[in-house]
Amino acid sequence: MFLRHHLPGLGGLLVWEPCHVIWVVPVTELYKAQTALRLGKIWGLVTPRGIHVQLTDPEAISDVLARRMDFQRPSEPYKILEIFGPCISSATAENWARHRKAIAAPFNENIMSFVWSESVQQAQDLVSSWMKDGVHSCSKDVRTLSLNVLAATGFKKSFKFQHWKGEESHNDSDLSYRDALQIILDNAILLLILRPKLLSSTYLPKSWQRVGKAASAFQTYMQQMLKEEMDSFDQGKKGSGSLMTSLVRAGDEYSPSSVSGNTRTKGLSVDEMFGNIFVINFAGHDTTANTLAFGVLLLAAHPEVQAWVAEELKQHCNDTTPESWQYNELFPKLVRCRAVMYEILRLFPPILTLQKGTRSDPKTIRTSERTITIPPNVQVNCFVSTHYHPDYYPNPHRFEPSRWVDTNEQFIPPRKGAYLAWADGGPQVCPGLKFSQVEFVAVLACVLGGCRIEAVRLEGESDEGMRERVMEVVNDCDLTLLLRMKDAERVRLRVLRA
Ligand code: HEM
Repeated sequence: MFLRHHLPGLGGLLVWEPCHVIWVVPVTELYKAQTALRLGKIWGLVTPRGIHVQLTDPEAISDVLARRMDFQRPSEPYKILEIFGPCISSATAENWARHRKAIAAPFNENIMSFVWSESVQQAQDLVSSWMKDGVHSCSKDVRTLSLNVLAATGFKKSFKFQHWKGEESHNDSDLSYRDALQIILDNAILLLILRPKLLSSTYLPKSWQRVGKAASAFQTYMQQMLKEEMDSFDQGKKGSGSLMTSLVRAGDEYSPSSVSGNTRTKGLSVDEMFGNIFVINFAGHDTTANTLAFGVLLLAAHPEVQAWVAEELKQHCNDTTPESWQYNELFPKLVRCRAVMYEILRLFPPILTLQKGTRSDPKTIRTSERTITIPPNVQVNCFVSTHYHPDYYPNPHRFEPSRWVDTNEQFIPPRKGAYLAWADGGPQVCPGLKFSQVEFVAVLACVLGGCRIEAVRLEGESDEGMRERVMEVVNDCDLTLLLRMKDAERVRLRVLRA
């Protein structure tokens, strides 16, 4: 029998086997399958606070993800996200479908086309600034790009890309929607803990008050957008096409039949719309920005992957300029670009575990070997350690995007339950899956369409030496809400015309 203790304060998992050594697995290593290889694809962690079952078995994971009501995602821990109102992440299992129906509305093909053209525009500006002024901070620049795409989609207005030049300029007198969003997302932890009202207090440091001010500006923007949408809705007009347009039109907000007693049965209340606009931005920003940052460094370390992607771009973009690229024609053809994203997220998924749990009844799960029974009130974690398991991915530690493409240049979809980057495989799949893919592919196509990313070599450094040095930086991660590189700027980069 194993006795295992979870010590959250240590940022790791202490696994203790009598007669064996005690070993501490850092959280950022925990997902890399060593524990599953050692203990098996399903193992349990028994703590004074409860029992946690860890799954690395794709059959078991698929079964759990498909049964949303049997294995419910805990909603309590996500209450903290309700800064502007209740949202999908904190909704109870019974309320979740209503939120999801409304939230799914903005993620339609019209918006994808907008995301594509906005990402192409932003990426072109990013590339020209990198060519002209050099790369000062790739992680900050891709963050700006991802924020601009999100803000443009939310507000239906483009924002000019400005690359990081080594200093931060603060002009907070008249915050734009984009700037307010940037301040609140950059300071999300502070905002989640102290809340906007407290942060507005004049007794707090100026930098904290700035976050409170941004939260209040963001709330005002949402109120204005709502008013405009309601006015155009009442006048039978189309609306601006922003996130708010879709949320307002997705449900029956105005209809009395959508509220029964104190319970809303359809659509979203005003607070819920605001809460969901925040959570869509919160969930969509760092996930995509971190993926882009990992991507830039991984590509710098793997010039052969850049050449492989460039081949595809040459074939399909045919020396045309990015402005002429049409989303519906080009996006489906850029299979290698999509494969690069899948491979980055296989190795560095931002969310390491999908938490589910049984309620007051025991539940059975079908695993690859047998059916097991999970007792009541047990947390069941679907673990991304499948991504590093050699049974599902040969040479799992290698960055090898070509594993996702067959000899006919068709995308090979991941095995069910073995790829969890977007929680794919059940109703709670990330609603931003396609949004993030469209953005990533557009950016990659713009960057590698005419340029190559290079890590500046140290004196006398070999190809292999450079790769090892860059990969050391890529693998040096921490977990601040999401998995991310600690310091991408340790690698100096340059962008050259191909
Ligand atoms: C590389 C990019 C992204 C990755 C890897 C990713 C991953 C995920 C994962 C794993 C979940 C499920 C979390 C859970 O159940 O605990 C999730 C949920 C969510 N994501 Fe994403 N995401 C990405 C981009 C986006 C984007 C661009 C948006 C919006 C613009 C977005 C919006 C959301 C929302 C609203 C949820 C909550 C859905 C729900 O509770 O049902 N995500 N995402």
